[in-house]
Amino acid sequence: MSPHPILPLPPAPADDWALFLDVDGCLLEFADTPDAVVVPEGLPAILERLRERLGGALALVSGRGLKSLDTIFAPLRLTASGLHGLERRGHDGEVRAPEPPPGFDGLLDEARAVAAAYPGAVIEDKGVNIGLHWRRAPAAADALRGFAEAALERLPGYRLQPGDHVLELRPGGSDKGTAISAFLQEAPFAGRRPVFAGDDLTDEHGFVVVNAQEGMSILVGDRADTVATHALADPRAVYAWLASGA
Ligand SMILES: O=P(O)(O)OC[C@H]1O[C@H](O[C@H]2O[C@H](CO)[C@@H](O)[C@H](O)[C@H]2O)[C@H](O)[C@@H](O)[C@@H]1O
Repeated sequence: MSPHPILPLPPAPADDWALFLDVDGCLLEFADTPDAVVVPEGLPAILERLRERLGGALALVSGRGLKSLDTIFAPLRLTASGLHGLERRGHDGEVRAPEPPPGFDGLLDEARAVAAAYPGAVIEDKGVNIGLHWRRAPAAADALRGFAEAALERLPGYRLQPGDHVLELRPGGSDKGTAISAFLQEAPFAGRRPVFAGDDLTDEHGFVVVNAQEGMSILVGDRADTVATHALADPRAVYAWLASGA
């Protein structure tokens, strides 16, 4: 992918940063299914070195759940927010995570039954969230959307979260911006310059927060509708940028 037409490249990571990193489409290339992603060789070591250099002030801020992040980056267990801000594991290792409402398993089975008619469609069990994916089954998009809209009526406090070839059923009340704000009130993030890199619309909430604190927001890709201050072309460019500071 070519660099963004307007936004400048970010400088190399600096010692006084609090660094927040989105995962899919930023650290990792997209894959056909959530489980098929590949962590580039060398990336875990780069993240570890950077975390050390920043005094621990590095966190993943993802739409994935913490369990999925830990599986992907094992044996690394990073400070992280999952489920678009709903879950958070601070530097102290303490986890804050909501519980699914009663009867949620039944809804998951109903979603699987809808997806079964479209080979390639994937239902992702994310605990309190359900991800309805159609990357390998574009014809499933309307049926999955229809299911999600109808399910909302049975889920007080839930809303729909659009993503890249995915729609999620999720509780409201948090986003990547609230997660970054919470980290920034705690050691070792507090008092540092916040920097957040991400590719998706959900990352814009985080961009707003770091911009408001004289930080730096880095769009991965060339999407036009962004408040980001800087840009990198793709996950390969993100890898090279992180490596330059590790
Ligand atoms: O906030 P992120 O870390 O970028 O996570 C966003 C979603 O990423 C995953 O789905 C996306 O990536 C999959 C693997 O490349 C791809 O198959 C899917 O089409 C994408 O939407 C993850 O599965 C979701 O739970 C995250 O919300």
